[in-house]
Amino acid sequence: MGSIGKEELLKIERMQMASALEEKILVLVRLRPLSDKEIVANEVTDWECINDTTILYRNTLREGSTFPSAYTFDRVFRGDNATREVYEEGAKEVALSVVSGINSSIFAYGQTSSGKTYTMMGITEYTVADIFDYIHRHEERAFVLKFSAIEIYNESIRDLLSMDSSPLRLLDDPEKGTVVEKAIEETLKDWDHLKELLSVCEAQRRIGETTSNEKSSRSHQILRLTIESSAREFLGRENSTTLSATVNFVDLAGSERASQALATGARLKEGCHINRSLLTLGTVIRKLSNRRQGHINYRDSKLTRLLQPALGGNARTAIICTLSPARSHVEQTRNTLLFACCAKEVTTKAQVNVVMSDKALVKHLQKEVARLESELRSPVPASSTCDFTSLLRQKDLQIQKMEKEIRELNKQRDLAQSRVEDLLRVIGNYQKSRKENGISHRHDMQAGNSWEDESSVSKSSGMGESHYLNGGAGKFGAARYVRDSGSNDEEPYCLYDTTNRHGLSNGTSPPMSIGKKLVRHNSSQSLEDAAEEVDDYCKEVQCIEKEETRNGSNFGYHSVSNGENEGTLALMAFRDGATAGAGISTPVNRDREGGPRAK
Ligand SMILES: Nc1ncnc2c1ncn2[C@@H]1O[C@H](COP(=O)(O)OP(=O)(O)OP(=O)(O)O)[C@@H](O)[C@H]1O
Repeated sequence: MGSIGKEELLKIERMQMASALEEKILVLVRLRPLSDKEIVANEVTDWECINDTTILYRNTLREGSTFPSAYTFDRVFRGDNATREVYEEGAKEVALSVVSGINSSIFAYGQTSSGKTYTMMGITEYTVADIFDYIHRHEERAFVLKFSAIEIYNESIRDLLSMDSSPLRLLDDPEKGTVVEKAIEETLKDWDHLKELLSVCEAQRRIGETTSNEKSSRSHQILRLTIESSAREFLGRENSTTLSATVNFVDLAGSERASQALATGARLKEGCHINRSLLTLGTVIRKLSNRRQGHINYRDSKLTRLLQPALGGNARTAIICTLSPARSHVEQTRNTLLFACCAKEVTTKAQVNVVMSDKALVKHLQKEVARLESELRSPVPASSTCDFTSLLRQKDLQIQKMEKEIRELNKQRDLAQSRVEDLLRVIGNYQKSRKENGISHRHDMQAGNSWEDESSVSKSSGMGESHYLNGGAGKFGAARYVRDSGSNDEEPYCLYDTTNRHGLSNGTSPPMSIGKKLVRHNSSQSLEDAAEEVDDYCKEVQCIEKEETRNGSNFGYHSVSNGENEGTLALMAFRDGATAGAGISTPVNRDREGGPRAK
């Protein structure tokens, strides 16, 4: 591992920013020339590259075809274009991204005998040659090259650098993605070493003779070159950082038509596996090209599992679609072009892969921890503290005020409740005594049954003489009927609290109304009738409203007690602000009554 300087880190960060952009897969098309065998067979070619980007199908006999006749790609290469041109003008830029820490992949896709192996062998060699050249020109950096090679044959993976042909497993690594378990990684020493390893791979790879190709590749081959680089200047230092990326050279097995391949036995089985995995690859590419958000079936084949980063992940990718010009292969060529059309819509998102050394990582994390700790320790700015304190004080005051209000309301509620209870008790006692004594009060009430009379009585006595209902235990006298206001007999009456400590006959006693209307009775109505009405009404008590003062009215007040029921209510009727008489009190405790009557 080497190290990386501050300037270099900045450069890398810029590169990361720049490279972490989406880009479409580069699609190149290469049309090979007719082979000797095809020429002998009088094959003709209907395909023509009309410029650097367009390939045209010229077949006057098939003019009615629904297929398009012109296809445009990033670059198209004619039969007389050398592989060197395909590399230089097409794949090179993508392939050499690896030296800058960006993953890259170069694929060859096409039907059998279309020139995939022919093309990829050249591309691999040119790329590695350029990588070596780059290394020699950048002596300030230390490079490490690792080479590995596998093939997928009949859906099982084999290490091409190993003499052991037993299949290898795929593992899902949380950091690296899908990796081949136990695959050999050779550290490349020099160009000769590479040539040697490539020879081993060629010798190991499954090749079989088919009707189309004497040396047909029967497996998908993936050659992988991993490049790690670090600045020599900082080698061994604590802040060492490394760029690490891989370039894949993928030579796919060629699709073939069983009818054309005339394969049987092992060749037929191989063909089935090849076509199936290529079908999965095609499906993945098609889905990716549609930019669908749904499931992408990478796991349907080992090929797509391994190539997942190159198809839609952290990599730059170039696909070279190789074509046979022969008329007899026109359907296969069209299929390849359709695949190429989908592939050019697929995007990847490559970025620079920076690997930190353990020491650098520890240092980086320590710095981060220190920064967070200082953030926690640093005092809150004075202005914000001040804001918080005043806000808190305001809230406290608000809470205190609300608590006071709650206490006051509770008091009022308790008071009102006790008054209602007293009233109910008085009425209950009155009814009880009336039943017990069997006294008719009609006669007693004659003298004061009119409001006029009641009024005159109260005027004469200041508070008004109480009309005793009963000289004994009658408690009804502890309450008074009080008319709300005005001279209209039809106006509602209110029930007044006679236990009010301020209660005086001057009419300032606060009224306590029960419901909207307490009792309605005219001058001819007897008190007995009125009492019955009170009784009925009390059953319907729904709300109690206490008023502090009542302007324009003189409210009578009597605090009465019969010894057993101190502080019970006196029910009185007032009219026109004067005591309206009809005061009813128990004679026994009359002298204890508050207000003028107590005098
Ligand atoms: N561009 C080209 N120029 C000249 N010859 C070519 C070209 N492309 C391919 N060939 C020749 O065509 C034949 C088949 O090529 P190749 O084996 O590379 O095809 P392939 O697509 O890899 O086939 P398969 O899928 O069966 O492995 C080879 O003999 C190769 O030399």
